[in-house]
Amino acid sequence: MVILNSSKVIHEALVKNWSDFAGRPHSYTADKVSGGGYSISLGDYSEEWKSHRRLVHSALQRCVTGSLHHLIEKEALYLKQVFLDYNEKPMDLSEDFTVATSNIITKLAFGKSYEKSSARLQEMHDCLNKIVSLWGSPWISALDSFPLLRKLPNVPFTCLMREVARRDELIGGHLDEFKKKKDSKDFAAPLLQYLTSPHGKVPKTVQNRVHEELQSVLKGQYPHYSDRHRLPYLCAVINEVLRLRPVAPLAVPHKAIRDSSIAGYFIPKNTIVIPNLFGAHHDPEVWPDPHSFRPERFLEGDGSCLRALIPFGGGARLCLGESVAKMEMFLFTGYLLRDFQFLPASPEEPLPDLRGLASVVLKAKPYRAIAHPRT
Ligand code: HEM
Repeated sequence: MVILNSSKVIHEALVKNWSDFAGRPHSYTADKVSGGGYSISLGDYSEEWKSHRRLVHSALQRCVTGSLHHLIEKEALYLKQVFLDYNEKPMDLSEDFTVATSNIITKLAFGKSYEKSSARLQEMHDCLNKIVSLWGSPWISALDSFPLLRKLPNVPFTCLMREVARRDELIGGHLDEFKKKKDSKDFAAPLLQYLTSPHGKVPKTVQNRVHEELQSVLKGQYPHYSDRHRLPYLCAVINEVLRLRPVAPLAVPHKAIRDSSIAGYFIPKNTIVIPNLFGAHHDPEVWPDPHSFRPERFLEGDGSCLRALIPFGGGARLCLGESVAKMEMFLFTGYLLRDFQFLPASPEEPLPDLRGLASVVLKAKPYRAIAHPRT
């Protein structure tokens, strides 16, 4: 196994020599979670995988150039109303963000969105959260390294398999319903149509600076995605959040599909390659004062910071949802920082813990904040 800790070597392996490192390693647990490696993120490099990825990529691109903007705007305005209804009461806002972002995915995939109180939505979130947290447990990772353990009873693994079966049943149910809705006009480009014929604390002064930029550039209008080049500070804030706390700190393991080399070292076929995105984003050679939240770093210098930022991985396995995620982050952040100032719940209550909860993904721990409407 090789761990890559700098943007330069990650770029060399994943982008420059993308075809050498496009594989995914086989593992017992990943096979169990993905129905035998039959998924885009966990499936190995093959002709079938390539056509599957191409199909989803083109469907997502059509959504991005089509009605996705309108869909995100609608969710952002709905979120604004939810925050206004809290009437400055301290709340865990992450739950509402989760509902808004998951509604975008369910609308793309099944042509349907859900209320926060919906039992079906809660069941889906509960199931996916359990899969992510169980899969990160050492009782389950041990099964990949010690095959003999697979013969012994293992309660967390039994729970994981139960949740995987529940996930397949829930998602299968949503897809069946969508297929029956022949005249679905909910969304111009639901993914299925193409498939059958994917935190950090923002100090008050940073919020004010984003708000001032929005006001001076857009004169009170809400931002459109095409405004991003005119809103460099907002983009810098989003980039700094992705740098400081990459959603997938170790990306997803890659596998060398043939003999190759990285930084002059021989890498034999089948070597597992882990891109340490978190390490690369905290390399002091590239990022002075790497643990500080400093969006300005993206506005200074020759643009080398932007080239070293790799929160979505790269090459053949570049995150398939990159353009959807970028549009969502830009519009949600722009809409909400235009209308609200986010404040600590009280002087005694600590700000969100930046260490977060690390599993397959890095999540913020529960926290409360006040959404104070700007007049
Ligand atoms: C800020 C949000 C997101 C971040 C930072 C992120 C990051 C990543 C990273 C680091 C990888 C692994 C890349 C590699 O193996 O080199 C990945 C893979 C993937 N992501 Fe994302 N992701 C985000 C949102 C999304 C969304 C919204 C979707 C779906 C619409 C998505 C779908 C996928 C898929 C399908 C893969 C597997 C790609 C493959 O194996 O070929 N991601 N993502």
